Amino acid sequence: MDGTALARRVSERTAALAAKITERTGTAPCLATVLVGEDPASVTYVKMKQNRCAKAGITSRHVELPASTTTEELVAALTALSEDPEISGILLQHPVPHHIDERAAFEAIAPGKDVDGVTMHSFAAMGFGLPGFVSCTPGGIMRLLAEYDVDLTGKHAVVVGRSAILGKPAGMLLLEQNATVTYCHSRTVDLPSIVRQADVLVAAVGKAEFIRGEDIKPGAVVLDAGYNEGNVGDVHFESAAARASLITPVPGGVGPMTIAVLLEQTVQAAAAQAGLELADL
Ligand SMILES: Nc1nc2c(c(=O)[nH]1)N[C@@H](CN(C=O)c1ccc(C(=O)N[C@@H](CCC(=O)O)C(=O)O)cc1)CN2
Repeated sequence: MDGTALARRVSERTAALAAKITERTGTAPCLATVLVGEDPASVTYVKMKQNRCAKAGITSRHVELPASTTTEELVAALTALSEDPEISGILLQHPVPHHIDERAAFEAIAPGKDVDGVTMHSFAAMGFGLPGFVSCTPGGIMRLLAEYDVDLTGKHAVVVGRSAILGKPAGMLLLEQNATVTYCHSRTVDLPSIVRQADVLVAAVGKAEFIRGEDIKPGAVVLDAGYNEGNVGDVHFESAAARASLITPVPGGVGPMTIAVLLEQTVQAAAAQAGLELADL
């Protein structure tokens, strides 16, 4: 599955909508990117997001905070952005330094600006199958599945990973499309035996090439949401590709879609804040 190509198409539509919003309101949609500390991978991802914003006609305002920032200071910064009428959407790059209460920080993002889909409000909307902002990587996964006409009804979807912004929401979105979902995690007993049953496998473990081809069911659809050092996924690509019917590579699969969904939701937020219906633009 070619995430780069699909992300390009999604971003072209996003750019066209951003241009129309700018024309109608006199102001371009604006994404606030918040980075705490200097984790090199996070610095790279935030830069990638800013570059893609610029290409799509979305302005970005970057807030860089030192690694010593307290939870209270981060909450104050996010609250100020939530109240700033110039800001359409807010991204707090994960992970934040360990001493910070990341959940408290995410909750300081106004639901209407939660274009990264990380608040409890967005999580509940995903769980109830209601409209709202989705977590970007799970949202990108669902777009890839739709693009490649993967019918999820009755399929056994196995999600390996249970993080609040990736594994858990991915399972909820798959369930909403009538898949039968199994979550696996670090305490799962005999993980390979469950992975082998997956018609659809979402790998969100955070361990390079952790899932090998011998554990992929022949014909399975494999989505590798891993972003380990050196651009290595959670799935051993060559061996898994030999058995899967569809598979996302790393790089070029789920990653580009994560950013495409972020930009798309930023434009949706800007339209909603301006009282514009996207369908009328
Ligand atoms: N607040 C958030 N934090 C994090 C998220 C997120 O969705 N929201 N996801 C990950 C990292 N991430 C975005 O932040 C991310 C990782 C990788 C890619 C990507 O496109 N990777 C490329 C390869 C990289 C390159 O070209 O240099 C690919 O897979 O093709 C995008 C986003 C953790 N934090």
